[in-house]
This record gives sequence, structure tokens and C-alpha cells, in this order.
Amino acid sequence: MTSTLHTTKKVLSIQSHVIHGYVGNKAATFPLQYRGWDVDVLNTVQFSNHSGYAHFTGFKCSTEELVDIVEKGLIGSLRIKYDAVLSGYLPNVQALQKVAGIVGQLCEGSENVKWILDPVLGDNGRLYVDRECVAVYQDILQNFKIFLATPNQFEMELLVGMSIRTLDDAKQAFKLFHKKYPRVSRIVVTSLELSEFLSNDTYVVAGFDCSASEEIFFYEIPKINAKFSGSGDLISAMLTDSLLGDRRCTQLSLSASLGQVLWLVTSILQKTYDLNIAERGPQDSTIDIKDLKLIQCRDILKQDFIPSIGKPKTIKI
Ligand SMILES: Nc1ncnc2c1ncn2[C@@H]1O[C@H](COP(=O)(O)OP(=O)(O)O)[C@@H](O)[C@H]1O
Ligand SMILES: Cc1ncc(COP(=O)(O)O)c(C=O)c1O
Repeated sequence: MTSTLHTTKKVLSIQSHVIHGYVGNKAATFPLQYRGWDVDVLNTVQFSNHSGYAHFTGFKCSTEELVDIVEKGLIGSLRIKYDAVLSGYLPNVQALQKVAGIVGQLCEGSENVKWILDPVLGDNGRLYVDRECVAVYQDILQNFKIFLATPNQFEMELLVGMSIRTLDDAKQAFKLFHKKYPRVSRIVVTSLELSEFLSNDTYVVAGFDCSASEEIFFYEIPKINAKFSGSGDLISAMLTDSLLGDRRCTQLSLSASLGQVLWLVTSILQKTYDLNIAERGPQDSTIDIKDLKLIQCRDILKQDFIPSIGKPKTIKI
């Protein structure tokens, strides 16, 4: 009889928490748990709802509280051996510096723990954190071993210091990123809006695995006529699962993983959209969908076989 016993993968997810809705840890935890992960959830803030609503209330954790929990509690006292640390929104410059220092040291000390870093800075030209956080993220990416970074287009522009409008800009940006941050092993840039693809009404999602090749690869994703919140947090969580989860015997390449994750995320966003249309009636223009319908998408999340969104295109860098 072959044994199906295996250890459950453990991730420490350091992100924001909203009571109502699904961004930050609320967008990452249920999908990761549903895909078989043990998730230790460290909430960096606790808000009533996300900042895309007109109002929100709540509070932020202090730097001391966050440091105390991670350094003294989880690592110092419990000595938990994580397979991955997923970091997202941190409430201020100091908290970002301190928490990143602790996670960075943890990853330097062990090959087995992988850091997936979502450098949450802003979106569509607007920062949602203090400007100094940009330089702090630049330092973190320079100094620590990072398994995967997942900036969106605006965050990538801030990290490399150039604007990205065309596919050629994107290629230069990836080159520059790798030159500036050679300790980052993999990078995925989400929702790139590039001039060559505007008439197709598609986003480009591009990736680079510095150990694997001299090329970047990208997928074209048809735009759904809606603005979503939490999609970035969902994609970084699902990449964590696809690259490091225990469901498979052989490790997938970053490109193959991204193809599957994009299928998963697109299916969830499409179902969220369809359910909103069923509630609101047909809509002609772009709709603002505040909350992902993650629970209603559990059948999608549960699937063992995840197809790919398509074939990636590649460009030599
Ligand atoms: N309107 C949309 N239509 C189709 N896919 C979308 C849409 N919005 C987000 N996505 C998917 O979700 C991914 C992450 O969203 P993004 O907005 O880049 O995250 P972030 O929250 O980090 O800015 C995108 O790369 C894309 O695959
Ligand atoms: C408190 C809060 N509001 C809004 C968002 C927006 O999420 P996204 O950029 O994934 O749409 C986030 C993301 O982490 C968040 O933490």
C-alpha cells in the first residue's frame, strides 16, 4: 500500500485584514486553506472594509506588536518551521523595515523557507503608503533573498525608476530589475497595460525566472469590464500555492505556474462578475466590484487539475 501521508505546507501570511470583504489576508487565507495550506495569519491592520469604499474604520498594529509576535512568538518561542512567508501591506515605514528585517534573516538562515513578497505601494499612479516605503522596498529587494516578487505595473515602475508604456519598456524594466535586484529569483508583474495591446482590450501579465533563462514570458488576459479589489492579493497567494504547494511531485516552471494561476484567478473574477450582473442586471460600462465572491468560487479553488490560461509568448532579454 502506498502511503498518502505527507506534511501539510505551512505559510506565514503577513497582510491586512478587513472584517467585511476580501483583500489582503482575507483574499489569501481561504484560497490557500482550500488548496491545503496551513496558514498562520498575521493581520497588520484591522479595518471594517477596504479603502476602495467611501469610508472605513479600524486600527493598525504598531511596529512593536508586529515584531513581538513574529520575532518573540512565532520564531523565538514556537520555533515554527515555515515553508513560505507571504508578505503584503505593512502599515508604515518602520513596520516594513523591521518586519522585513526579521523575515529576511529567517530566509537567510534556512534554504527551506521561501519569501513571496508583494511590494504593496499603490496602483494606477497613486501611492497608498508613505513615499519613503519605495526606498525601503528597494533596500529589501537589494539585500534579501526573495523567492518571488509580485509588483503591479505602477509598483514595478517605482522599483526600477522608469515608466512602462510598451512591450519594449517592459523588457528594459525586467532587465533593470534583475540588474538592481539580483537576489530576487523570480518576478511576476501583474496587469501591465501596454500600448501594443490596448486595442485588444487585454492586460499583459509577465514573468522572469532568473535561474531558468534569458527570456521574459507573458500572457495576454482579456479584460473583464470591472474594477476588482483583492485580485493582486489573490494572485500572489495562488502563485505561492502553485510554486510551493504539496499537490504535485514535480516542480512547475514559473511560466507554467503562472499559466495555471491566471486561469484560476480569471475564473474567479469572471464568476464574481457574473454573480454581480445577476444581482444588478446587465451593465454597459465598467462596474466597481468591491468584494470578490471567494466563497462562491470554492469549486474552482478545490480543483486538482488546473488548466492553463493559454500559451505564453517569450522575448529574449
Ligand atoms: N478587470 C480585470 N479583468 C481581467 N483580469 C483582471 C482584472 N483585474 C485584475 N485582473 C487579474 O488580476 C491580476 C492582479 O490584479 P492587479 O490589479 O494587477 O493587482 P494589484 O491589486 O496588485 O494591483 C491581474 O494581473 C489580472 O490577471
Ligand atoms: C486595506 C486594503 N485596502 C485595499 C486593498 C486593495 O487591494 P488590491 O490592490 O489587491 O485591489 C488592499 C490590498 O491589500 C488593502 O490591504
